[in-house]
Amino acid sequence: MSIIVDQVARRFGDVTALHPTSLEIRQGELVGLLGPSGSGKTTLLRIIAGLEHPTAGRILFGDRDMTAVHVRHRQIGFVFQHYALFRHMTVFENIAFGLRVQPRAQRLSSQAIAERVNGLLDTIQLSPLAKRLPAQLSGGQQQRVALARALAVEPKVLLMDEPFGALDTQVRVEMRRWLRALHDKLKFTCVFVTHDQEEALELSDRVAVMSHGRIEQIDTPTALYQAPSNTFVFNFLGESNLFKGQLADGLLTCGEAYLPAQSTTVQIRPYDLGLDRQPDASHTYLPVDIHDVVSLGAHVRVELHAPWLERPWHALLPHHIAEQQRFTRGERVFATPHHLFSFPM
Ligand SMILES: Nc1ncnc2c1ncn2[C@@H]1O[C@H](COP(=O)(O)OP(=O)(O)OP(=O)(O)O)[C@@H](O)[C@H]1O
Repeated sequence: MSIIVDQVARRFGDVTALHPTSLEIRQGELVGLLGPSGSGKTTLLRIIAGLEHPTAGRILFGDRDMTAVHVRHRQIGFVFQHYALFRHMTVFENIAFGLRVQPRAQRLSSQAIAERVNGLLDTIQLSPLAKRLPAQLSGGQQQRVALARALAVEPKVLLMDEPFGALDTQVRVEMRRWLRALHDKLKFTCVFVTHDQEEALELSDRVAVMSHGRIEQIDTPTALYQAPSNTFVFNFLGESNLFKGQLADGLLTCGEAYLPAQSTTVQIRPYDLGLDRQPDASHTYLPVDIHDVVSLGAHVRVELHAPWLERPWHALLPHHIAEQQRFTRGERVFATPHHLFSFPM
């Protein structure tokens, strides 16, 4: 079931939570809504769900206008940050719940319910724990049960609000790989909210980056990284080093430093910065002093200072490169950007 958000807006009194926004989510697509706190992610998700009414615009599922359809009749599965399982029910009964409360005419037989629940228990790899109560499960296991419960009624659309927000980092990472694999298998249409860049990029087919009630860009994770459409998206997706200067004849200069550029401000990702003991033979001259070298597991983070820099730069070097180069504090080196970004200011 595809979802069409057509010029949807939402105001709360004087606050515009969502400016007129349009978006099309394809059938079977997994779309992440990513943005800082207050950017309108939850408002958009709640409007798609029917938990909130838009001030303007329409929501369509396929070609059916759902704007006036009650949440109960939208055939949506929900997963929230706090799993909110029924504490007095076993895992099995939690998953079966939505099927047992369906109107009699639509309700499956007990045997068909058991088959579906057992199938889901198998999918979420929790069959041996079917008889346990939620309190006897880990956070990650509880969230898998919450997901199975949402999927049991075979919803047309699955909506998730910070589904892994309450879990610790390692479990979060495992959960998103698991959810990605589950989605590849079951292909439900899914929209989820997160403020975690890594989570959005790893899990989504496309990510909508939001700010101040607008979608700044919606694209595949790769396209967002390679071609961010503005400074907000670029900065929100990761750290960067800033170089500001005077532009003349395709050369951007600040103090003794210069590099070829087309605008007066360029930004460089830490992993796009190489360091050498000799200056580059081309038109780049970026002398910097090593201020700190910190090992971060697979990478080494090098802090760089220079009189021509407003703020220190950082380079992120793969461990084997750092091992070869063996930079030490206080050493003078030369930075070489492998890739530059520039945005109209
Ligand atoms: N019921 C409400 N009444 C008044 N203002 C609201 C209401 N709900 C949301 N807002 C405002 O609308 C804006 C967007 O809120 P929303 O919850 O959609 O943001 P969000 O991106 O989901 O943030 P977070 O990550 O903190 O949950 C915020 O400025 C918020 O204060």
